[in-house]
Amino acid sequence: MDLHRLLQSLPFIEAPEENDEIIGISNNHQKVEKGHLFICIKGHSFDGHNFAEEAINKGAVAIVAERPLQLEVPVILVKDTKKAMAILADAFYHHPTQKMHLIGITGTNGKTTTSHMVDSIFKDAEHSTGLIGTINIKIGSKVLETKNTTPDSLELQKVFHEMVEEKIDTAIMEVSSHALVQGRVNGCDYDVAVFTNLSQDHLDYHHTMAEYKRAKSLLFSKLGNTYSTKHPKFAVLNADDEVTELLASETSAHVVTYGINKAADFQADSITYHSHGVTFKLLSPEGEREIHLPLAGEFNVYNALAAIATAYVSKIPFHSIIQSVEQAKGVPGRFELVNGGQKFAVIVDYAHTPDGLENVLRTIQQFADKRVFCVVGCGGDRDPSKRPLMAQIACKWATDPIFTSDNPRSEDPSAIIEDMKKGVVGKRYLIEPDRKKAIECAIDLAEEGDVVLVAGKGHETYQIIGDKVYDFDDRLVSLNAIMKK
Ligand SMILES: CC(=O)N[C@H]1[C@@H](OP(=O)(O)OP(=O)(O)OC[C@H]2O[C@@H](n3ccc(=O)[nH]c3=O)[C@H](O)[C@@H]2O)O[C@H](CO)[C@@H](O)[C@@H]1O[C@H](C)C(=O)N[C@@H](C)C(=O)N[C@H](CCC(=O)O)C(=O)O
Ligand SMILES: Nc1ncnc2c1ncn2[C@@H]1O[C@H](COP(=O)(O)OP(=O)(O)OP(=O)(O)O)[C@@H](O)[C@H]1O
Ligand SMILES: N[C@H](CCC[C@H](N)C(=O)O)C(=O)O
Ligand SMILES: [Mg+2]
Repeated sequence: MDLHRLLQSLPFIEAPEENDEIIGISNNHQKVEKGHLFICIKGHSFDGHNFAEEAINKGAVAIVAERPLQLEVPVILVKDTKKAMAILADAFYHHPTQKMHLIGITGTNGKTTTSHMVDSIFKDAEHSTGLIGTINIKIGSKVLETKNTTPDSLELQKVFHEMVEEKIDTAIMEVSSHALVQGRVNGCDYDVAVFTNLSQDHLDYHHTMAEYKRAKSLLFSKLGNTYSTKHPKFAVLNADDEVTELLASETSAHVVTYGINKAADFQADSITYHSHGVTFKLLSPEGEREIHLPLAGEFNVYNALAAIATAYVSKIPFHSIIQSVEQAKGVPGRFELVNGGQKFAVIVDYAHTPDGLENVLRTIQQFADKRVFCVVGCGGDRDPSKRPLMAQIACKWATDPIFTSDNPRSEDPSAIIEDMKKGVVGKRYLIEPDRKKAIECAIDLAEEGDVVLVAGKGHETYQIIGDKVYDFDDRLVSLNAIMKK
């Protein structure tokens, strides 16, 4: 695409005289190739403006920047390069999300689980789907590794473009609060925006719950206000979460609700819990239906309701939705049972927030009749204020809490554990900073009928200590410990 045509997507920009053919866009100088447009991003660790010259040496033919730069190629000045990048990426890839049904899921917990459920429902109804989230990116059967839950706008629009080429009709994606604030999803033309819940996390980044709430609300306030030709738009909201009122008031989309405690369009009633799942009565616009959900825990009832409502407003036949939900498969690292023939349950779960941890431990309480071991740590370089809360919750619901390391990153693991300890008074717990030893310790101590929960890292196959990434998989470490025993 030529530069002038590309710049038409940015209003109020004066196009330079030169009109080179732009064959790619990059915001990382290392990825620049001949004919690229280089966008300078002032980030949290680096300032991309400092790499503009190197980008030109590698073949960049034009630069987008936030401040004047003396360079031998055209420099296009904008107020916010991150936001401009999203608009340019959308235009460069010919507005891919206008050509598909796009579902965005946000909330503190349950995004990955809900998005996998929605994906299965669409696939079972013969749709071709794309999935973008914490675990990976899927374009039909092709799987791509990813660093972030929500990729930056360049990677995102490239992925959507590939989805269009692969004739994907529906894309389902997790939308993190970081992505909303940083404009990674600007230019995405959502048809359905889904809210799971809001509880404490990421205060290192958003500072206050009010700011965190505002970040989440961006997905809904922008929905239906776009130039989109796709209509109608739906906001699928959790009636039991107090933030829903705000989200409903800020969106111009049709609001559809789901929940358990308050009246909702899709409501679960008469819930019974058993070890292998949950049975409930679904009250819906299609009448009442008994649902057998093969996933444990009240939180999964919420995830299933969100998925049902999302599929329903997307016009998936109701009987097909129900059939699919009743065959829901677990998501890797979410309440994943590790079975090495032992006489006690070992569960690996990605709970890494106070609310997530409490939900999982409460679910375990519903079937555990003996001791509950909880191996738990908190991530370094992440919201420190959740540490004492998570420790407190582990001590409240588990008989035998063991505090350990998660991904300490640049922090001292014992300092993180010290932060956790501040949340506990008068309760016995063990401390073992080495995560492998902590898991082995729980499994060694466990006896018939006990439950061991290994929380926080779920599907992760690594542990980040300092700036090194080591192989580490809670499921494999647990299985080896069971075998050793
Ligand atoms: C704090 C944060 O959100 N950082 C994100 C942000 O990075 P940044 O803009 O600060 O980038 P930077 O590293 O300072 O670099 C600035 C610019 O210089 C360029 N550069 C840099 C170095 C170089 O040698 N050459 C070069 O050109 C970079 O390409 C970039 O354009 O934008 C990047 C691209 O989108 C993200 O990958 C990165 O996520 C980091 C890795 C991260 O850990 N983020 C977490 C907090 C996060 O976003 N998490 C959420 C999930 C949260 C949840 O659980 O809900 C997520 O969506 O993943
Ligand atoms: N609806 C829910 N409400 C509260 N807790 C939940 C819910 N669904 C899942 N959880 C708990 O939170 C953990 C993370 O779930 P999931 O991966 O689906 O959330 P997520 O929002 O994608 O997380 P992340 O922000 O890290 O990507 C699960 O392992 C489970 O313990
Ligand atoms: N998306 C979350 C994942 C946390 C997972 C936990 N294992 C940790 O490393 O803190 C985050 O980046 O905060
Ligand atoms: Mg996720």
